[in-house]
Amino acid sequence: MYYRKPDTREPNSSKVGDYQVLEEIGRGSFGFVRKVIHIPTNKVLVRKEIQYGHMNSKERQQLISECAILSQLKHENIVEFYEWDSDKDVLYFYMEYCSNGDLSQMISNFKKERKYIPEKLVWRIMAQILSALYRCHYGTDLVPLESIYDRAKSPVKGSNVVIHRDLKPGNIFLSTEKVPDPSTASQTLDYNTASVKLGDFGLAKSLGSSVEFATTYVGTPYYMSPEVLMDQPYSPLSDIWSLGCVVYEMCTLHPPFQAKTYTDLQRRIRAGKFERIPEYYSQELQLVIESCINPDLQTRASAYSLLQNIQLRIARKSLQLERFEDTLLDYEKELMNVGDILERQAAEYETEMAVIRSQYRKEFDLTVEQRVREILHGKKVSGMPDIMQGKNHLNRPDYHWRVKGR
Ligand SMILES: Nc1ncnc2c1ncn2[C@@H]1O[C@H](COP(=O)(O)OP(=O)(O)OP(=O)(O)O)[C@@H](O)[C@H]1O
Repeated sequence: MYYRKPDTREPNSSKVGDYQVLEEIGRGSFGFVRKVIHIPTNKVLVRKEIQYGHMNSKERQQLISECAILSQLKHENIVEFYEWDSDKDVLYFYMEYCSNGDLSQMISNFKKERKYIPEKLVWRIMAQILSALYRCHYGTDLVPLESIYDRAKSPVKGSNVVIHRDLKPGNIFLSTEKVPDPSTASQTLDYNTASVKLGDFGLAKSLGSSVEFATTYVGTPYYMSPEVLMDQPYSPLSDIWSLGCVVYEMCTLHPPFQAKTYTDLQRRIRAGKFERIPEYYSQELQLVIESCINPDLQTRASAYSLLQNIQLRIARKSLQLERFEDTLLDYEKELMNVGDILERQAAEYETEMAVIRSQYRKEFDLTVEQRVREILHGKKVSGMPDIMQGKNHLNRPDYHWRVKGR
């Protein structure tokens, strides 16, 4: 890894100099987001800037511990956090740059084209968000599926529980490793192969255990769970409510609860009643959404229970197979590279051998010529030249004497 490991100390040493600042890509509630280049590795990253001059030391400490949480969250479906730094009153967070937009852009693209998002794609995206949430809520990675009939083992209630607290389409990024084919007219992202990255854990809070709850909430009202709206402590299940709202929005292209006033929105969310998703989608998907957007915390689905759903298992298995195929393709490319290298080396070897052979040939001819002259001049022949005594000679001449008539 090229990057310094993030640490949990109060930031004091400056790393700002390692970065070249490029354009601003957005502005969130905490400050600017800019594209930067990490000069030593030439890699494009994102820098989130948070003004912290006005914060007291307790608040700063809280922010620093957030950095520690972010640095531990290494998962293929979570935006990678590289390091943090400070400069006077500004905290800088350096993270992975997701260049292919987010789910809110994808939803508006489908809305513009007046098309439904295919159901298979909805399950695929949901499976990836759930893999990331599983990692956050249970502090451990999901075990890969052997077959779609595998049931995930019941997770142990662990430490390092992280609640996202601000799950919304704008915080779910899309990324692709595949470079679009310049020969094709369409340069748009193929959503069917894109992978999902959960970002903006700036508001996440690590809890000592899953039964402890955080009591402060900053979030986006459309996706906010009723318990949070009612100022009650919240748990990982609040993320599941928000996930239900996100999946609902992928199907209907609008959030499940909308209102002109905050009070009305609050009333609707607390009632938890929403229209069915379009008939285009299966009843199974509708039921999964209902199990998430459920005001009753006792019966609301968890990341673990959702992952038992057969459609989500199928989506996970097909994602695993895609990754396997990618790995095989990478191996194939590597083998082809090795083949090219070997061929080049063989050609170089042949050229070198040809040069050496011709040098020997000259040397041999000269030596023979010299001995012949010596004999002609009546000199005593001291012995065989080195080259004829088997020293330094080529392994085998590439010609054979054929003696006629024997
Ligand atoms: N890792 C990233 N890669 C690419 N773009 C990003 C990344 N993180 C944030 N952005 C973009 O930067 C902009 C601001 O993001 P930020 O998360 O600060 O605020 P927000 O999510 O828009 O709002 P809020 O702060 O209220 O959650 C958004 O347009 C977002 O898409």
